[in-house]
Amino acid sequence: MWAIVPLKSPHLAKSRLAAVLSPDDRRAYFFELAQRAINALKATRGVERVAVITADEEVAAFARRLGARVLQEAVEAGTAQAFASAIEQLRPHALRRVLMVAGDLPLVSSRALEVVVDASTRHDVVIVPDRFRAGTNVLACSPPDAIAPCFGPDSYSRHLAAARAAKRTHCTLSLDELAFDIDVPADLEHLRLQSRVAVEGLPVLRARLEPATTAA
Ligand SMILES: Nc1nc2c(ncn2[C@@H]2O[C@H](COP(=O)(O)OP(=O)(O)OP(=O)(O)O)[C@@H](O)[C@H]2O)c(=O)[nH]1
Ligand SMILES: O=C(O)[C@H](O)COP(=O)(O)O
Repeated sequence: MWAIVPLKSPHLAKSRLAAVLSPDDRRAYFFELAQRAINALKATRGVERVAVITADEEVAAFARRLGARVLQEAVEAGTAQAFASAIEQLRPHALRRVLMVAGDLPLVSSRALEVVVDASTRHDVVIVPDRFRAGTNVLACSPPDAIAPCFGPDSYSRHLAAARAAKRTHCTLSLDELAFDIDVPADLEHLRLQSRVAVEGLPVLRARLEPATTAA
């Protein structure tokens, strides 16, 4: 099984946080979250390789430094297209399964990812929705084209419907560490309130989680 992480161009990423984070902080936050995703996946049993799909050269170099395979994205056209393109590019590898993981999950852990990998040995489609059961944060497909990725608004119900329509065995996993993504300022506040260490802004992320390693 390979994992795929889609990463936007840093200057475009996390735009919904523009009201509360400066461009530099948003950029730092984007790389911090991306690094957490890649490192967690590298340490996940059952994941042989991590692939990052991006249109951005700086992100590509960053991902390579972390040991990820980089897949080129011609045009940034959203998460669903990025995953679909990655799966198409990986076709020659004849993978049995792929694990699609958003790059903006602050609590992401190998332990939680291993629960998904394990479930994907028993189900064609494993869906990990966000905490509102609106979007999808992680999707495992066996085989990789079991259903077409349909990330975007309300993707959880659409992934579920796609699995049913394709008569794929499927399950939903609610995992706190994967259900929490950072989209809007309220998510940062939620993270702060959850934190045992009350500090403002980015340090919250660093304090709440294990010590961050420095990006090369
Ligand atoms: N390669 C690629 N990755 C994307 C694209 N759009 C979003 N992503 C990534 O998909 C994951 C989830 O993205 P979103 O929750 O929409 O985050 P975002 O697009 O940075 O946030 P906003 O700018 O606020 O909409 C993150 O890892 C993003 O970097 C895209 O067009 N191409
Ligand atoms: O399917 C999804 O959940 C989207 O790719 C991401 O949605 P978000 O921007 O609400 O996280």
